[in-house]
Amino acid sequence: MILDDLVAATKRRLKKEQQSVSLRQMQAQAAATPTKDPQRVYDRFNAPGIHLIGEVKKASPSKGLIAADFPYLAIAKDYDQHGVSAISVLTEPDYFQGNINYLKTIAANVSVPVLRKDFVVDSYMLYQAKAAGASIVLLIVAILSDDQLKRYFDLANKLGLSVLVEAHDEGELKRALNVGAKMIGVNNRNLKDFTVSLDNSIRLRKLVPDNVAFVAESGIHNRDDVKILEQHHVNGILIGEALMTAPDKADKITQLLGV
Ligand SMILES: O=C(O)c1ccccc1NCC(=O)[C@H](O)[C@H](O)COP(=O)(O)O
Repeated sequence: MILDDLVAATKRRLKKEQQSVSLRQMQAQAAATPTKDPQRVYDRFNAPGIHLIGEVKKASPSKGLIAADFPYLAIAKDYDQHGVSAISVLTEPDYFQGNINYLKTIAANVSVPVLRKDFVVDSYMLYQAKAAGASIVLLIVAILSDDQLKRYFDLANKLGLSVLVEAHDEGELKRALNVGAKMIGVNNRNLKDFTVSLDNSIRLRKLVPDNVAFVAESGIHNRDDVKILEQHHVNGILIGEALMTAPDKADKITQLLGV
């Protein structure tokens, strides 16, 4: 299963990263970075309307290379200037060709909150996210025990990071709600066979209380997809491939949001 490979690769990478910057040094860097108010992100996504998270993603396990030409900062600025509510930056290097330095540069140059999109399996990655200027981190229920989920959720809060807790099915959704998630992402991509269905979000939307922001992730390509999600009272949509492959990103955002 791809998630097992991603977790194993992330753990190998972390060992090397901690040899060059120790946990203590990373904690000091995080402490020296201004702390944000996590509630601001939750309020933004709970406000009326549908809110777009534009993703900066060069490649993925399901699609391979998505953007050979990858001017990540220009892409992020384009998103920022044309109506996204947040920007997701893939920082996983082995399968997504991401980099934490992309996030650092982007966060320093845009006005909207930036999400660290990675496979968090260690508290080190949360300090790293804070130090790089992220406002939001992703915690994926499928790769964490209840104890890890709670510890990372609490630590993220303490660091002033908002948390997008990702679930794929009813069981994971229950665990996300139990931990106190204020923003839940439901992935429409089946990570076993990479098939995508918006029905996953539609089915799980009903199980999430109205005071918890609900973000539909993956496989959203056009205005019709967004309209269906709007009809089901989804608060946010996370879109990668459709934006990354659009030659005119401003135009694509306008089309998606129907403005
Ligand atoms: O995209 C993948 O192939 C993938 C494989 C395994 C784990 C996660 C994966 N994607 C991460 C994401 O959640 C997406 O990048 C994000 O939801 C945007 O999806 P899309 O709009 O379909 O590019």
